Amino acid sequence: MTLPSLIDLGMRPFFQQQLSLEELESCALGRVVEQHKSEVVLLAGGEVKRYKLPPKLEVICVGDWVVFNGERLIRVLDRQSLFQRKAAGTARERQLIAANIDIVFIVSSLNDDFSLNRIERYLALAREAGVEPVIVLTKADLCADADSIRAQVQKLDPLLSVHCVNGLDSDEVAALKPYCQKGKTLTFLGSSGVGKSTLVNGLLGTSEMATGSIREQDSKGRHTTTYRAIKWLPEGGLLMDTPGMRELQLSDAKEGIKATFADVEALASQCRFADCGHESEPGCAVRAAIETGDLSLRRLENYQKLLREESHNTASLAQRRAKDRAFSKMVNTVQSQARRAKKFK
Ligand SMILES: Nc1nc2c(ncn2[C@@H]2O[C@H](COP(=O)(O)OP(=O)(O)OP(=O)(O)O)[C@@H](O)[C@H]2O)c(=O)[nH]1
Ligand SMILES: [Zn+2]
Repeated sequence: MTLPSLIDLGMRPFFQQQLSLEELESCALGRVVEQHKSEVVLLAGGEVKRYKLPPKLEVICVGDWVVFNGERLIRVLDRQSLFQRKAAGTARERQLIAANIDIVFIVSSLNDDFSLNRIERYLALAREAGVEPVIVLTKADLCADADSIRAQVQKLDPLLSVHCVNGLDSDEVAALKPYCQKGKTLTFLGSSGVGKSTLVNGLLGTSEMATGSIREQDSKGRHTTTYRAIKWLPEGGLLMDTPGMRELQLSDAKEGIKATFADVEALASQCRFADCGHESEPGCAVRAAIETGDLSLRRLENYQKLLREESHNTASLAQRRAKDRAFSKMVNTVQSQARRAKKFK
């Protein structure tokens, strides 16, 4: 494919409206398709641009929309969604993984490996990032009761899109194509071996875009470049595949967990005691729902487990950060003592 237009890349009013009049007149927009330690690569409607990252702009990642003026990067536009590892509280220590993703396919296989708990964990990550999840249950050909498992997943959230597919059958994978239209940015989440690459291959088909390569013009004429992190789907969607997606953790993800377990949260708000532990307290609406079968014990326990894990991760990150600060203070003190000692030699 030749260089995609801004619309192909996912430009929409949410981003456009952030530009000031002055920026509209003098600047241009580009989307980050590759990020290196000190350099980013942008596709900017008809051009490929490479920029050294100014120190102030280091908080940038694949998928970001940026404003540039000639040879200068100006700023990153507000994001519609963001997957990140909050390595610690400060912006500098955050690890951004992928920005402005529209849809995440949460992939789980229907064989022995199937786990509602794991799907809930991925849902919490998707909700925390602000990305619409679509559940894809693979290996339907290896499962005798795919429909009943699918119903269990649907029960997690009646509004959730859930698909059962045999990833090796292109006709079945075609059910996912409506999500992959022009201007949409997609990504995948799921454990190793569940069939993510198989789905990607199925969606890519045999088109030349499959390699993520685009033709660009340079001084020597046309040549083809491949971007590792992105692939164009035949329907026009943009598939982002950054290795960081595999390392996502539940830290600072309370909102995502709450959104995923909105039903449990709603019940808990009806408990007699505001700090109800949902154990044996009188007037516990959560336990009552478990007794009537409206809520499963599994779901309550997973909700509590994910919250514990989240606060443990968040606390240990805060601790590590404090330790790092103490360490660098110590290093600074030693260094300045050494410098002073040298001066007086
Ligand atoms: N029978 C059957 N096999 C499948 C299906 N989807 C994937 N497989 C097989 O499962 C194995 C793992 O699939 P991959 O697509 O490599 O899984 P992955 O999620 O990309 O794995 P990682 O690269 O480790 O993250 C391969 O041997 C696939 O052929 C399916 O729907 N049915
Ligand atoms: Zn309670």
